[in-house]
Amino acid sequence: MPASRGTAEPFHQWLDAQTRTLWEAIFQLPFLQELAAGTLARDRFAYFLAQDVLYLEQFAKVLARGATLADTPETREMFLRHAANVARVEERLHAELASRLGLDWDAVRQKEPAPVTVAYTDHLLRVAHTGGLSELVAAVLPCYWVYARVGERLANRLPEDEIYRRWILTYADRDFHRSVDEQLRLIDRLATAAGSNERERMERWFARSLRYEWMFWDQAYRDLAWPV
Ligand SMILES: Cc1ncc(C[n+]2csc(CCO)c2C)c(N)n1
Repeated sequence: MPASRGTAEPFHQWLDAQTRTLWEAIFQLPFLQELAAGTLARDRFAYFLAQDVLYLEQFAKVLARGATLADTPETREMFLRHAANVARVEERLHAELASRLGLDWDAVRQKEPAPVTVAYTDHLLRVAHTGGLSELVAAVLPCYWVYARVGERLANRLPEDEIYRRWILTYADRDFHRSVDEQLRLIDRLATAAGSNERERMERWFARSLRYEWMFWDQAYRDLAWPV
C-alpha cells in the first residue's frame, strides 16, 4: 500500500484505490446479485425499503448541515438542491415501491430502526455535527458513489421484475449521476486545501460509510433484528 498519495491524482481516485476490496465486496453481495437477477425475495427487499426510509430522513438532515457548513454560494446551493432531491426523488420512489409491494406506508415510517441503520445514520450525523465540511462530504460520498456504480452495473442487464427494474433505473439516471459528479468535484477541491490530518479523517469516514453501505444491504438480506 502506498504510504502517501501523489499530488497530481484527484483525491476521489485515491479514495477509490484505497478501498478496492470494499467495492468488490459490495458488488458480490447476494442482495445485489439476486436483485440484478430478479430473484431477490420480496420480504428482503421490503425490509431494505423500510429501513431505507428511516435512513433517508436522517440523510436529508446531514445534507442540510452541509448547506450550513458550505464555504461558497455554489456549494450551499448544491446541498440545498440535493437535500430537496432526497424528498423529491428517493422518498417518492420508496412510497411508490412500498405501495406496489402492498406495504402500509405509515407503518413503514414508524418502524424501529435496525442496528445497522442506527449505526450508519449516527455515524453520518456525528461527522456532520463534529467535523468540518470536508469530513461531511467524505462521509456522504459513498451514499452517492455506491448507488451510482451499482445503478450503472445493474442497468446493463435489467431484470424482468418491474419493481427491481424501477429501483435500478432510478440510480442509472443521468441527473442522479450529475449530482454524484458534483460531490466528486467538491471532495477533490476540499482535499486540495486540506492538511494531512484532515485528509486522513476524510479517508477514514469515507471507508467507514462504504462499509456501512455493504452492511445495510447485508442486514436486509439476513433479516437482522435486535437480539433482545
Ligand atoms: C443506505 C443508502 N445509501 C444510499 C442511498 C442513495 N441515496 C440516498 S440519498 C442520496 C443523495 C441524493 O438523492 C442517495 C444517492 C440510499 N437510498 N440508501
